[in-house]
Amino acid sequence: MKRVVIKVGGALLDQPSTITSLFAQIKQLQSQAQIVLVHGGGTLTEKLLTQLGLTSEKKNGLRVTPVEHMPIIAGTLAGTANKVLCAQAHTAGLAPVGLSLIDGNIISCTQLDADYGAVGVPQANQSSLFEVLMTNRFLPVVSSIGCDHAGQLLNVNADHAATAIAKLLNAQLIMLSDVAGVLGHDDVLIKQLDANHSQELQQKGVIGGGMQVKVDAAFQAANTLAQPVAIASWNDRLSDILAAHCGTQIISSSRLEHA
Ligand SMILES: Nc1ncnc2c1ncn2[C@@H]1O[C@H](COP(=O)(O)OP(=O)(O)O)[C@@H](O)[C@H]1O
Ligand SMILES: CC(=O)N[C@@H](CCC(=O)OP(=O)(O)O)C(=O)O
Repeated sequence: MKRVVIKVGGALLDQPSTITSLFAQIKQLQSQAQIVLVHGGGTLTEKLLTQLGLTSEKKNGLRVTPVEHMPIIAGTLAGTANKVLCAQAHTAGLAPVGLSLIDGNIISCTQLDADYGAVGVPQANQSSLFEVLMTNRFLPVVSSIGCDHAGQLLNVNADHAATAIAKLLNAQLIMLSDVAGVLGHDDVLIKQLDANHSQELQQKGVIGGGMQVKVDAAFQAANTLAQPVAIASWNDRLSDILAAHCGTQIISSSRLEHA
Protein backbone atom coordinates (compact mmCIF):
# COMPACT_ATOMS: atom_id res chain seq x y z
CA MET A 1 0.00 0.00 0.00
CA LYS A 2 1.14 3.53 -0.79
CA ARG A 3 2.52 5.50 2.16
CA VAL A 4 1.98 9.19 2.84
CA VAL A 5 3.62 11.33 5.52
CA ILE A 6 1.62 14.50 6.22
CA LYS A 7 3.34 17.29 8.16
CA VAL A 8 1.23 20.05 9.71
CA GLY A 9 2.58 23.28 11.20
CA GLY A 10 1.67 24.05 14.79
CA ALA A 11 -0.47 27.06 13.84
CA LEU A 12 -3.08 24.49 12.78
CA LEU A 13 -3.90 24.08 16.48
CA ASP A 14 -5.62 27.50 16.31
CA GLN A 15 -7.93 26.32 13.47
CA PRO A 16 -10.39 23.79 14.94
CA SER A 17 -12.61 23.53 11.84
CA THR A 18 -9.60 22.90 9.60
CA ILE A 19 -8.40 20.15 11.97
CA THR A 20 -11.85 18.53 11.76
CA SER A 21 -11.85 18.67 7.96
CA LEU A 22 -8.28 17.37 7.71
CA PHE A 23 -8.97 14.34 9.92
CA ALA A 24 -12.14 13.52 7.94
CA GLN A 25 -10.02 13.48 4.78
CA ILE A 26 -7.29 11.40 6.45
CA LYS A 27 -9.95 8.86 7.45
CA GLN A 28 -11.04 8.57 3.81
CA LEU A 29 -7.48 8.36 2.55
CA GLN A 30 -6.65 5.52 4.97
CA SER A 31 -8.50 3.11 2.64
CA GLN A 32 -5.93 3.82 -0.07
CA ALA A 33 -2.77 4.66 1.85
CA GLN A 34 -0.89 4.13 5.09
CA ILE A 35 -0.58 7.52 6.75
CA VAL A 36 1.70 9.08 9.37
CA LEU A 37 0.94 12.56 10.71
CA VAL A 38 3.90 14.66 11.89
CA HIS A 39 3.20 17.96 13.64
CA GLY A 40 4.93 21.11 14.80
CA GLY A 41 3.93 23.45 17.58
CA GLY A 42 6.19 26.46 17.18
CA THR A 43 3.49 29.05 17.93
CA LEU A 44 2.31 27.24 21.07
CA THR A 45 5.90 26.93 22.28
CA GLU A 46 6.59 30.60 21.62
CA LYS A 47 3.44 31.58 23.54
CA LEU A 48 4.30 29.52 26.62
CA LEU A 49 7.94 30.64 26.70
CA THR A 50 6.76 34.29 26.56
CA GLN A 51 4.17 33.70 29.31
CA LEU A 52 6.97 32.31 31.45
CA GLY A 53 9.07 35.43 30.79
CA LEU A 54 11.63 33.57 28.67
CA THR A 55 12.95 34.95 25.39
CA SER A 56 13.52 32.65 22.48
CA GLU A 57 15.63 33.42 19.44
CA LYS A 58 15.48 31.87 15.96
CA LYS A 59 18.57 31.44 13.82
CA ASN A 60 18.21 30.44 10.16
CA GLY A 61 14.60 29.52 10.93
CA LEU A 62 15.54 27.17 13.80
CA ARG A 63 14.77 27.83 17.46
CA VAL A 64 17.93 28.26 19.53
CA THR A 65 17.18 25.99 22.48
CA PRO A 66 18.95 26.41 25.82
CA VAL A 67 18.91 23.05 27.62
CA GLU A 68 16.86 24.59 30.45
CA HIS A 69 14.04 25.38 27.94
CA MET A 70 13.75 21.70 26.94
CA PRO A 71 11.22 20.65 29.63
CA ILE A 72 8.88 23.43 28.42
CA ILE A 73 9.41 22.67 24.72
CA ALA A 74 8.96 18.92 25.23
CA GLY A 75 5.81 19.77 27.20
CA THR A 76 4.26 21.84 24.40
CA LEU A 77 5.31 19.63 21.46
CA ALA A 78 5.17 16.05 22.80
CA GLY A 79 2.51 17.01 25.36
CA THR A 80 -0.14 19.61 24.54
CA ALA A 81 0.19 19.80 20.73
CA ASN A 82 0.40 16.03 20.36
CA LYS A 83 -2.52 15.25 22.69
CA VAL A 84 -4.81 17.96 21.25
CA LEU A 85 -4.30 16.51 17.76
CA CYS A 86 -4.75 12.93 19.02
CA ALA A 87 -8.00 13.95 20.73
CA GLN A 88 -9.32 15.51 17.52
CA ALA A 89 -8.29 12.42 15.51
CA HIS A 90 -10.13 10.25 18.05
CA THR A 91 -13.26 12.41 17.65
CA ALA A 92 -13.02 11.97 13.87
CA GLY A 93 -13.22 8.18 14.30
CA LEU A 94 -9.53 7.51 13.76
CA ALA A 95 -7.30 5.46 16.07
CA PRO A 96 -4.43 7.84 16.87
CA VAL A 97 -1.23 6.81 18.62
CA GLY A 98 0.75 9.77 19.93
CA LEU A 99 4.51 9.35 19.55
CA SER A 100 7.76 11.29 19.70
CA LEU A 101 10.87 10.53 17.61
CA ILE A 102 12.19 8.55 20.58
CA ASP A 103 9.41 5.94 20.67
CA GLY A 104 10.32 2.63 19.06
CA ASN A 105 13.72 4.17 18.19
CA ILE A 106 12.05 5.56 15.05
CA ILE A 107 14.54 8.38 14.53
CA SER A 108 18.02 8.81 15.97
CA CYS A 109 19.26 12.34 16.66
CA THR A 110 22.53 14.17 17.15
CA GLN A 111 23.01 17.70 18.42
CA LEU A 112 23.24 20.19 15.53
CA ASP A 113 25.77 22.62 16.94
CA ALA A 114 26.56 24.05 20.37
CA ASP A 115 25.44 27.48 19.09
CA TYR A 116 21.87 26.19 18.74
CA GLY A 117 21.78 24.46 22.13
CA ALA A 118 19.58 21.35 22.36
CA VAL A 119 18.55 21.28 18.69
CA GLY A 120 18.62 17.86 17.04
CA VAL A 121 19.44 16.63 13.55
CA PRO A 122 17.20 13.61 12.87
CA GLN A 123 18.13 10.48 10.97
CA ALA A 124 15.90 7.58 9.85
CA ASN A 125 16.51 4.63 12.14
CA GLN A 126 13.87 1.93 12.72
CA SER A 127 10.49 1.55 11.01
CA SER A 128 9.10 -1.51 12.82
CA LEU A 129 6.83 0.42 15.23
CA PHE A 130 5.28 2.28 12.30
CA GLU A 131 4.83 -0.99 10.37
CA VAL A 132 2.95 -2.57 13.28
CA LEU A 133 0.75 0.49 13.80
CA MET A 134 -0.07 1.18 10.17
CA THR A 135 -0.79 -2.47 9.34
CA ASN A 136 -3.39 -2.36 12.10
CA ARG A 137 -4.88 0.94 10.87
CA PHE A 138 -3.65 3.06 13.77
CA LEU A 139 -2.73 6.63 12.89
CA PRO A 140 0.76 7.54 14.22
CA VAL A 141 0.73 11.20 15.33
CA VAL A 142 4.37 12.19 15.80
CA SER A 143 5.89 15.19 17.59
CA SER A 144 9.42 16.37 16.80
CA ILE A 145 11.00 15.69 20.20
CA GLY A 146 14.01 13.40 19.98
CA CYS A 147 17.04 12.47 22.08
CA ASP A 148 20.73 11.79 21.56
CA HIS A 149 22.74 8.68 22.51
CA ALA A 150 23.25 9.98 26.04
CA GLY A 151 19.52 10.52 26.56
CA GLN A 152 19.55 14.33 26.27
CA LEU A 153 16.18 15.55 24.95
CA LEU A 154 16.50 17.47 21.68
CA ASN A 155 14.21 19.94 19.91
CA VAL A 156 13.97 18.91 16.24
CA ASN A 157 12.40 21.20 13.67
CA ALA A 158 9.19 19.44 12.62
CA ASP A 159 9.93 19.83 8.88
CA HIS A 160 13.25 18.05 9.45
CA ALA A 161 11.48 15.34 11.47
CA ALA A 162 8.88 14.80 8.71
CA THR A 163 11.63 14.50 6.09
CA ALA A 164 13.49 11.86 8.13
CA ILE A 165 10.24 9.89 8.61
CA ALA A 166 9.34 10.08 4.91
CA LYS A 167 12.81 8.73 4.10
CA LEU A 168 12.44 5.95 6.69
CA LEU A 169 9.13 4.83 5.17
CA ASN A 170 9.93 5.62 1.53
CA ALA A 171 6.71 7.63 1.64
CA GLN A 172 5.23 10.50 -0.32
CA LEU A 173 5.67 13.70 1.72
CA ILE A 174 3.10 16.50 2.00
CA MET A 175 3.89 19.60 4.07
CA LEU A 176 0.84 21.65 5.08
CA SER A 177 1.07 25.21 6.38
CA ASP A 178 -0.80 28.52 6.62
CA VAL A 179 0.11 29.59 3.07
CA ALA A 180 -0.95 28.26 -0.36
CA GLY A 181 2.59 26.98 -0.98
CA VAL A 182 5.88 28.65 -1.81
CA LEU A 183 5.16 32.21 -2.93
CA GLY A 184 7.40 34.02 -5.38
CA HIS A 185 7.61 37.70 -6.36
CA ASP A 186 4.32 39.56 -5.71
CA ASP A 187 3.19 36.60 -3.57
CA VAL A 188 2.31 34.53 -6.63
CA LEU A 189 2.13 30.78 -5.96
CA ILE A 190 5.00 28.82 -7.54
CA LYS A 191 3.60 25.57 -8.92
CA GLN A 192 6.93 23.80 -9.43
CA LEU A 193 10.15 24.73 -7.71
CA ASP A 194 13.56 23.35 -8.66
CA ALA A 195 16.81 23.79 -6.70
CA ASN A 196 18.23 26.60 -8.89
CA HIS A 197 15.06 28.70 -8.69
CA SER A 198 14.87 28.10 -4.94
CA GLN A 199 18.46 29.24 -4.44
CA GLU A 200 17.79 32.40 -6.44
CA LEU A 201 14.66 33.21 -4.39
CA GLN A 202 16.46 32.51 -1.11
CA GLN A 203 19.34 34.82 -2.10
CA LYS A 204 16.85 37.58 -2.93
CA GLY A 205 15.10 37.05 0.40
CA VAL A 206 11.80 36.10 -1.28
CA ILE A 207 11.90 32.74 0.50
CA GLY A 208 12.83 33.21 4.15
CA GLY A 209 12.28 32.20 7.77
CA GLY A 210 10.29 29.04 8.35
CA MET A 211 9.66 28.59 4.61
CA GLN A 212 13.41 28.44 3.95
CA VAL A 213 13.75 25.56 6.43
CA LYS A 214 10.71 23.84 4.89
CA VAL A 215 11.90 24.20 1.28
CA ASP A 216 15.41 22.93 2.12
CA ALA A 217 13.93 19.96 4.01
CA ALA A 218 11.57 19.26 1.09
CA PHE A 219 14.49 19.22 -1.40
CA GLN A 220 16.35 16.76 0.84
CA ALA A 221 13.32 14.45 0.86
CA ALA A 222 12.60 14.88 -2.87
CA ASN A 223 16.20 14.03 -3.77
CA THR A 224 16.37 10.95 -1.53
CA LEU A 225 12.92 9.69 -2.49
CA ALA A 226 13.30 10.66 -6.17
CA GLN A 227 9.77 12.05 -6.20
CA PRO A 228 8.27 15.52 -5.74
CA VAL A 229 7.34 16.80 -2.28
CA ALA A 230 4.23 18.99 -1.97
CA ILE A 231 4.14 22.19 0.10
CA ALA A 232 0.51 23.30 0.30
CA SER A 233 -2.17 24.87 2.48
CA TRP A 234 -4.09 22.89 5.07
CA ASN A 235 -7.21 24.40 3.47
CA ASP A 236 -6.52 22.50 0.22
CA ARG A 237 -8.13 19.08 -0.33
CA LEU A 238 -5.67 16.22 0.28
CA SER A 239 -6.88 14.54 -2.92
CA ASP A 240 -6.04 17.70 -4.91
CA ILE A 241 -2.61 17.93 -3.29
CA LEU A 242 -1.86 14.26 -4.04
CA ALA A 243 -2.88 14.85 -7.66
CA ALA A 244 -0.53 17.90 -7.76
CA HIS A 245 -3.47 20.21 -8.54
CA CYS A 246 -2.54 22.74 -5.89
CA GLY A 247 0.37 23.86 -3.73
CA THR A 248 4.02 23.84 -4.78
CA GLN A 249 5.74 20.72 -6.09
CA ILE A 250 9.36 20.59 -4.95
CA ILE A 251 11.16 18.86 -7.79
CA SER A 252 14.14 16.57 -7.13
CA SER A 253 17.43 17.10 -8.96
CA SER A 254 17.25 13.60 -10.50
CA ARG A 255 13.87 14.49 -12.08
CA LEU A 256 15.46 17.52 -13.66
CA GLU A 257 18.37 15.50 -15.02
CA HIS A 258 15.96 13.00 -16.58
CA ALA A 259 13.45 15.60 -17.79
N1 LIG B 1 8.34 32.71 -0.20
C1 LIG B 1 7.53 32.36 0.80
N2 LIG B 1 6.38 31.69 0.53
C2 LIG B 1 5.52 31.35 1.51
N3 LIG B 1 5.74 31.61 2.82
C3 LIG B 1 6.89 32.26 3.16
C4 LIG B 1 7.83 32.64 2.17
N4 LIG B 1 8.87 33.25 2.80
C5 LIG B 1 8.59 33.26 4.11
N5 LIG B 1 7.39 32.65 4.35
C6 LIG B 1 6.79 32.50 5.68
O1 LIG B 1 6.93 31.15 6.06
C7 LIG B 1 5.78 30.78 6.82
C8 LIG B 1 5.67 29.25 6.84
O2 LIG B 1 6.74 28.75 7.61
P1 LIG B 1 6.48 28.30 9.12
O3 LIG B 1 5.78 29.40 9.86
O4 LIG B 1 7.72 27.77 9.70
O5 LIG B 1 5.45 27.13 8.83
P2 LIG B 1 5.04 25.86 9.69
O6 LIG B 1 4.95 26.32 11.12
O7 LIG B 1 3.73 25.48 9.08
O8 LIG B 1 6.11 24.85 9.48
C9 LIG B 1 4.64 31.49 6.12
O9 LIG B 1 3.53 31.67 6.97
C10 LIG B 1 5.30 32.81 5.71
O10 LIG B 1 5.09 33.79 6.70
C1 LIG C 1 14.57 23.51 16.27
C2 LIG C 1 13.21 24.05 15.97
O1 LIG C 1 13.10 25.01 15.23
N1 LIG C 1 12.17 23.42 16.55
C3 LIG C 1 10.81 23.83 16.36
C4 LIG C 1 9.93 22.61 16.59
C5 LIG C 1 8.47 22.87 16.33
C6 LIG C 1 8.18 23.18 14.90
O2 LIG C 1 8.96 22.96 13.98
O3 LIG C 1 6.93 23.72 14.74
P1 LIG C 1 6.27 24.29 13.42
O4 LIG C 1 6.20 23.18 12.42
O5 LIG C 1 4.92 24.72 13.89
O6 LIG C 1 7.11 25.45 12.94
C7 LIG C 1 10.42 24.96 17.37
O7 LIG C 1 10.87 24.92 18.51
O8 LIG C 1 9.61 25.82 16.97
